Amino acid sequence: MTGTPGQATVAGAGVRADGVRVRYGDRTVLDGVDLTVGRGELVALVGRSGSGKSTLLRVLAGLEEPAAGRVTLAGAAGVAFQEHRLLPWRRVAANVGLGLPRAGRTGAVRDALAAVGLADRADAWPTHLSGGQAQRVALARALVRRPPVLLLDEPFGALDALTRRHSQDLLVRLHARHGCATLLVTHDPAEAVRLAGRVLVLDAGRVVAEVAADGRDAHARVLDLLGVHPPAAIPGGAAHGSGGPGRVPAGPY
Ligand SMILES: Nc1ncnc2c1ncn2[C@@H]1O[C@H](COP(=O)(O)OP(=O)(O)OP(=O)(O)O)[C@@H](O)[C@H]1O
Repeated sequence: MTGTPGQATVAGAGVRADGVRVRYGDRTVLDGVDLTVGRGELVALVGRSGSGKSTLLRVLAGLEEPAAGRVTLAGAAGVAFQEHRLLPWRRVAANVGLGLPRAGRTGAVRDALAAVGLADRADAWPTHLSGGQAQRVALARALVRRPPVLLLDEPFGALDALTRRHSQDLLVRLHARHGCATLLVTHDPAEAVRLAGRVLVLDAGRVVAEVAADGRDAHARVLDLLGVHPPAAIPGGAAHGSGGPGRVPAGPY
């Protein structure tokens, strides 16, 4: 253990950021971010709205240049976002196989779609899919090259609660099977604690804390770090929020 928030203890980094800085005009959005995601790890990144989570993910994905600092990946990353970003004029299989070399493409696409439970929708148009199915196709597209690194920005944020739960379970299974270093940006502390091994907290452009997700009271700890405090208990009454491993309603963070 290095004792530094964000630094994995496992040997061999899948993702590594050292001193990453991003400025927009005179605003510093990332202020020296250090983090490591080890091979085979699933790490969640939480933070208040505007703390820089999506910016960091874009920098890690190589979609944006940092003003300073360094990003090292074990190889090309698979990426998925809150919006599925499928091309509506291409069928599902063509979306998944976009940019793959012709040799082996059919088999790779078939395997990726089977892995997300959509082998029978290869010929469908994206507009004919449900939101959850489209997001699973986006996951298949992210995984089709068997990347060593998976970067996910709120991939389940737009889904209804039940579909979200199924999709979360699917991610855990896919992660266990592929073992890619996975960084999951999420607004949802309950999702972070349920899916990840470690939860990193981003605040004002820095990783300020790390919580072991299997630790006692991990959910409450993450909420606390986000500045969300439980309301006074309602005697004899049910709390108005639920669904997470805490007593605390999920609020807007
Ligand atoms: N292209 C841009 N130009 C200028 N400012 C930007 C740009 N992209 C993001 N920002 C600003 O940078 C800050 C961080 O944005 P970012 O989207 O990374 O936050 P976030 O933590 O992902 O927020 P949310 O949880 O609301 O999605 C915000 O204040 C945002 O307004």
